[in-house]
Amino acid sequence: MTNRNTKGHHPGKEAAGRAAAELVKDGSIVGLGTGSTTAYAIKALGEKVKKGLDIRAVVTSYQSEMLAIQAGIPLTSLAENPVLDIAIDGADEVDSNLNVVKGGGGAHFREKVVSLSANKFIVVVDDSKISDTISMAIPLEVLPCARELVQQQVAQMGGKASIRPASRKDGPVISDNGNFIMDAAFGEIPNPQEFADKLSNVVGIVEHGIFTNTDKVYIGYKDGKIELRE
Ligand SMILES: O=C[C@H](O)[C@H](O)[C@H](O)COP(=O)(O)O
Repeated sequence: MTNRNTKGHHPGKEAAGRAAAELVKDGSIVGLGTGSTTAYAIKALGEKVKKGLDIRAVVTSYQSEMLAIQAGIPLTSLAENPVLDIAIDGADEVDSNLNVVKGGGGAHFREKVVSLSANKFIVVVDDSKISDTISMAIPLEVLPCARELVQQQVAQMGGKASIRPASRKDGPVISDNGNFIMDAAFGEIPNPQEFADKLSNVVGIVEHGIFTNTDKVYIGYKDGKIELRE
C-alpha cells in the first residue's frame, strides 16, 4: 500500500523498524502502529511469523490492518486482549526526553489507545524526526460539529488550529473514526506533559498527537546504523 510517505525504500526507517521487531517475543500480543516506518516493522514481523514466531496483533488503522494481513500476522482485538505485551509505532517528532508527536497520518487516536494498552511502547523513526523540543503543529482528531469551538479554544491557548485538507478528496482529512483531522500550531512547547493535559481538556478534541509514554526510541540512519534512546 503506498500513500503519504510510504513510497521508495528508506534504509533508516527500515533499520529502526527491523530493530523494534527483534524485541517481540514468542507468544506476544503486539500493537501495530501506522505509517511508513512501522510498515517495515510489520514486514519484519511477518517474516518471523512465516518462520514460526507465534504472535497476534492489534492494529491502529486500516493501513496497519491491511499490511498485517498481507504479512500473514494473525489479528486480535483489545476486546479479546486488553493488555498488550508491546506496541511498535512511528512518530513525526521526538524530543530529547522521548516525548513524541504523532498523527501525521491522522491515526493518533487509535495509536494512543493501543500504546496505553501496552506494557512497552517502542517508537521507530529515522533521524529526520529528532528535535531538542516539540515544535511542530500538533495533530488533533476533532468531532466535526466542534471544529469552530476547538479553533476558539486553541486560539485562547495561543495557537492556531487549521483543518488538514485532503489531497485526493475535496475538503478535510477524515480519520478512520469519521472525525476531522486538524493541526494546531503553537510554536515551541517547553513542557509537553503539561501542554498535553491542557489539550486533553479542550472540548471537541477526541485526542491530540502528543505522546508522553514512550519507553524506547530506535533511530535509524541512512547508512543503516541504529541508535537506541531510552
Ligand atoms: O498518524 C500517523 C502516525 O502517527 C505515524 O506513526 C507517524 O505519522 C509517523 O509516520 P511515518 O513513519 O510514515 O513517518
